[in-house]
Amino acid sequence: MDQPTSVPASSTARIIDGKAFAAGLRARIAGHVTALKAQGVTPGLAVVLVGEDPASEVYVRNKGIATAEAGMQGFEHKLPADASQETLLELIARLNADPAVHGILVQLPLPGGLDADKVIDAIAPEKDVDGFHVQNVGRLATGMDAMVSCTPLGCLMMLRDQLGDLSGLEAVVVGRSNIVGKPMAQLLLRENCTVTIAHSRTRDLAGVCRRADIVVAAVGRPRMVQGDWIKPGATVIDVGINRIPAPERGEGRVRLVGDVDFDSAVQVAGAITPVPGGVGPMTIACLLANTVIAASRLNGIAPPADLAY
Ligand SMILES: Nc1nc(=O)c2c([nH]1)NC[C@@H]1CN(c3ccc(C(=O)N[C@@H](CCC(=O)O)C(=O)O)cc3)C=[N+]21
Repeated sequence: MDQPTSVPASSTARIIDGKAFAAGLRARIAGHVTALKAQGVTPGLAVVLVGEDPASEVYVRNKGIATAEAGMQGFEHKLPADASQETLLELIARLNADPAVHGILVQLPLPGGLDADKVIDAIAPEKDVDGFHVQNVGRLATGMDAMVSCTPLGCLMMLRDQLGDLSGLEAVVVGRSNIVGKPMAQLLLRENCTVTIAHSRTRDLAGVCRRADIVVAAVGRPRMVQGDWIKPGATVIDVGINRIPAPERGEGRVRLVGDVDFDSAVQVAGAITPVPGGVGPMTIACLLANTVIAASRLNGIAPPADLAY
């Protein structure tokens, strides 16, 4: 590529259209689903929702729609907020044994009283399309074929699309969660980046971020990463989805913002993902991709090469 590696601070970043990228990925996935169906396999995704959090319900519904659009089967299981651990584990055992189900996702966080670690541990690793099971975490870390957590996978796809080869780049991941920060760091390491995992206790977080060619913000603090934390020309991936009050939209209204202060960062970065319309849509598309991968492997079929990361 003959693009400059950095751009003047006065220029405005390219805005990465995660929604369009995800639509393209989903179209490819739909093609793979057609091919699997021709071999007698209809990929099936089971989503388990415990309790009645309205945001979770919207998200679960969106997953159902995306699943159907890709030609897959969706199975939705809703349990009441006071469901017992035993009931939930029984459901998971049934889904593990169901040959029509290739992917199992238990929406997190779970209501109090339920032990998420035990629940994740009960999911058959081959059907763990979230990539949260220790077996998949360990497989990713040791370079084996794994189910990879959807959000980091989506971020990596966008980074590769923007930057091509990531070898030798300085990547700073802000946030150390098991679902985003840690697997993101593993993926970037596998791409030969020099990876730093920073977090709320990191000394001189701004200075650490300023070294980075790639910043992935996944701390869950609205607009924490400021424009002056960004090296001119860097690629910024904003994983945060924070609902903040938006009185300008009317009494009691909210809006979504990321973990990056978009308005200042867009002045400095080379490329940046918006919120909404960045990482979020890619997470759902990668969930479908993982379901196709799981359905293939469970049936002794090689997963589509363009989905394997
Ligand atoms: N086991 C499990 N796996 C998950 O992957 C998981 C989970 N639990 N619990 C909840 C979080 C959240 N999450 C989102 C995915 C897509 C959007 C998304 O598509 N967001 C849109 C906007 C949606 C809106 O307007 O509210 C966007 O960013 O453009 C949001 C949130 C997956 N999660």
